[in-house]
Amino acid sequence: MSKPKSPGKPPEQATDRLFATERRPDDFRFDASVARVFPDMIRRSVPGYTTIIPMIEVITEQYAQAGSNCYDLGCSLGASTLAMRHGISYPDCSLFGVDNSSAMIERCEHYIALDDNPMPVTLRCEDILHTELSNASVTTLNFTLQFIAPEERSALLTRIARATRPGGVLILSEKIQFESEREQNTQTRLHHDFKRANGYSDLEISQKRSAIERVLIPETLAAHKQRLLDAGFDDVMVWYQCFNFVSMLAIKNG
Ligand SMILES: C[S@@+](CC[C@H](N)C(=O)[O-])C[C@H]1O[C@@H](n2cnc3c(N)ncnc32)[C@H](O)[C@@H]1O
Ligand SMILES: O=C(O)C(=O)C[C@]1(C(=O)O)C=C[C@@H](O)C=C1
Repeated sequence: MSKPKSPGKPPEQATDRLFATERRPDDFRFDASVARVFPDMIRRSVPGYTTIIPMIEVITEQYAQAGSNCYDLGCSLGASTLAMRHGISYPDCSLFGVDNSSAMIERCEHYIALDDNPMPVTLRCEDILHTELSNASVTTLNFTLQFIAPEERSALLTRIARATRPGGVLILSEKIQFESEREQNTQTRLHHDFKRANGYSDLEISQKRSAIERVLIPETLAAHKQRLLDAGFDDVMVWYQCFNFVSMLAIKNG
């Protein structure tokens, strides 16, 4: 599933109204109905998403190395993959987008084909826990690790760190948990205010909250930093935060 045959029509995109009417309290899944509204959903739900995506291009430009592999793990529709593609200036780099949702990968192919950058992108419909990783310079987990079972996270990050070349990086964006209950309440309220300002109703906010409760498990910044260091990265820094959403840069010494 690498290069587009023909770009075709852009996939039809819709406004996210998935939680607008009362529904059965099922766990959130990245299925076809979510894939169809995903660009609208993530932009209106994640404070800072529209800043983080272009910065992934800037960071990739700094850290991509000649002859290396770059990975976007949990690529969804390829927003972060395309940012990486635009940041890579070496024609001998290889870029991979991996996601285990076939609905996402099918649509992602179209978005990749519509983008005019010539660098080939290989899409893999696979579990990131088992996907092959090697010779990496830039790896991105943009709001993906939070959906991996907490007990699986260390092994995945260790595999990424081992696959990363000296001087390479992992860009890790996550919804986080706070140590203090007061801060947790304040940041959560501000996040919900952000969603309300983007047109989500109280019903949408509360139904989405219940749907993601058991599948999106946030952790503290301290837990993330320590685990990245234990996994084999040498330096970890937060380069972006808006309310309870952060993006970190984990660097392997050159
Ligand atoms: C919030 S979305 C990522 C957004 C995307 N990186 C972006 O910047 O637009 C999380 C994605 O991770 C994928 N995902 C979750 N668990 C996965 C796993 N074990 N293997 C592969 N993909 C996974 C989901 O299918 C979903 O598309
Ligand atoms: O935390 C929330 O309320 C969200 O909607 C966040 C979030 C995410 O961080 O990935 C959850 C699911 C969708 O992928 C879009 C946004």
